[in-house]
Amino acid sequence: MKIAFFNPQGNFDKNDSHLTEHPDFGGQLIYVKELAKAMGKFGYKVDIITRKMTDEKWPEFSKDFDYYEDAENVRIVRIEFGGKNFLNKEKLWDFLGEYVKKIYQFYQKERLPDFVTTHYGDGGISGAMFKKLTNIPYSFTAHSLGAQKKDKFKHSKDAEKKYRFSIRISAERCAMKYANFIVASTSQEKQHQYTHNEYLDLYQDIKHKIFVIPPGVNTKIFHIDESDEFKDVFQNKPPIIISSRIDPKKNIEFVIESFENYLKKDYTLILVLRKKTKEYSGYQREIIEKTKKAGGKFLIITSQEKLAKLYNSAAKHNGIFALTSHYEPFGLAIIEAMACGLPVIATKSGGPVEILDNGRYGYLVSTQEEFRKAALDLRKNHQLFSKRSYERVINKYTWEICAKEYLLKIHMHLKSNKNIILPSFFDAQLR
Ligand SMILES: O=c1ccn([C@@H]2O[C@H](COP(=O)(O)OP(=O)(O)O[C@H]3O[C@H](CO)[C@@H](O)[C@H](O)[C@H]3O)[C@@H](O)[C@H]2O)c(=O)[nH]1
Ligand SMILES: O=P(O)(O)OC[C@H]1O[C@](O)(CO)[C@@H](O)[C@@H]1O
Repeated sequence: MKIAFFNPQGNFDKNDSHLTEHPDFGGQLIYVKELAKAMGKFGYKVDIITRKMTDEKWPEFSKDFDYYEDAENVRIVRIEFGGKNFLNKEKLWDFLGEYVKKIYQFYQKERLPDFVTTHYGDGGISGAMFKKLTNIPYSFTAHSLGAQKKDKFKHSKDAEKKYRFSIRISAERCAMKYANFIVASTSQEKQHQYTHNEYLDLYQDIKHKIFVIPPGVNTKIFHIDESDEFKDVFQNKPPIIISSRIDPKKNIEFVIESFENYLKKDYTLILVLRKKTKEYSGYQREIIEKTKKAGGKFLIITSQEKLAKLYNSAAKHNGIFALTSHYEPFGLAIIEAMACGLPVIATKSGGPVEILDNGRYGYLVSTQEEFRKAALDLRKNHQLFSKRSYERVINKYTWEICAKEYLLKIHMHLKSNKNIILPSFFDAQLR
């Protein structure tokens, strides 16, 4: 069986190039890569279909095909659409019809896929357009829905212009409506994110096909080992580690301010970067300046392997992993840190609530005072939470379990035909 993954934004290569250096290069790419590789290991042929660009700033993504060294059944297929230069995901909406038509042309030279998994609103609407052309079934995995982000930015005047929420939400709604099934990472996502006012009218018709399939963690990369490479960086104080895309929705300011106001004396704050501080600009630059002002430190870490070493080292020095996003649909970074035995303080919204099981496996906070208390409690019970964190992940979050669940649902949803009515913005692109 051949399965295609539609993931027009970000990009893929064997080195996870640019991961977290740009808002479009984050957990979704890890999720797609790891799920595709896990399906490949079960003998399925998998095509990850993304965007081809000929842009000197993004040289890794100019080839038509690319591969991962340890996954012979997985192929990265790059389709040129929307011109040759890199485009932010917000600019891709206008060119998804071209993406879909070229995928259809691409497969004229070989067998069409039996099933398509689609990722984020842009992948989802592309799956609906492709199903209109071919009647090939697809699943939709949101990774992040526009409605929750729109709520967080409702006071910022240029949010609609910058993030194009109306187009994005119309695409998400169409993707949900015509998907053969929908994958949510947590039951919280199913019950709270899909019942947002922007989607609630659809919910009665789609709730039966929303399946909760938690993502996994690559335990070959993230696991407990004896390494303690970073102890000198911590200066004999427990480290608070921030390691995420530097994006406003991650609310990194909250951790910096909690540290500055309450924990500066007894802890070391570490912001993980992917490149030198001077190479950052805009919002990312602001966060770097705030971290500097608070007396935080920086570590340039360019691989998940090295990130796992940091987490192992931090876990040996009463460290904490902090992710206090305004909204976190799931949070792969949380289960990765936990797999290394590094306890977590996370936001009380979204995926972390379920991952930490309301505080049983880590701390959920929404105020700086709660953050302070959680840090001090963790210091007292660090060993207990380190063990609990590890066990929680190993028993519940692996890519093998995730892939098996997807494949089971795919085999149950191979037949479908439905008269698809696309939003006019996208319907016009297919003509
Ligand atoms: O310096 C860093 C920081 C992060 N990462 C990786 O980047 C990924 C971050 O993923 P995640 O923590 O899930 O955050 P997002 O990038 O925001 O991912 C989006 O998509 C994910 C997959 O669906 C969801 O888990 C998130 O909630 C959603 O916001 C992880 O694999 C990290 O290992 C690095 O490699 N280096
Ligand atoms: O912040 P947004 O637009 O909701 O999207 C979340 C972003 O994080 C990612 O995981 C980055 O890979 C993508 O899903 C997306 O670009």
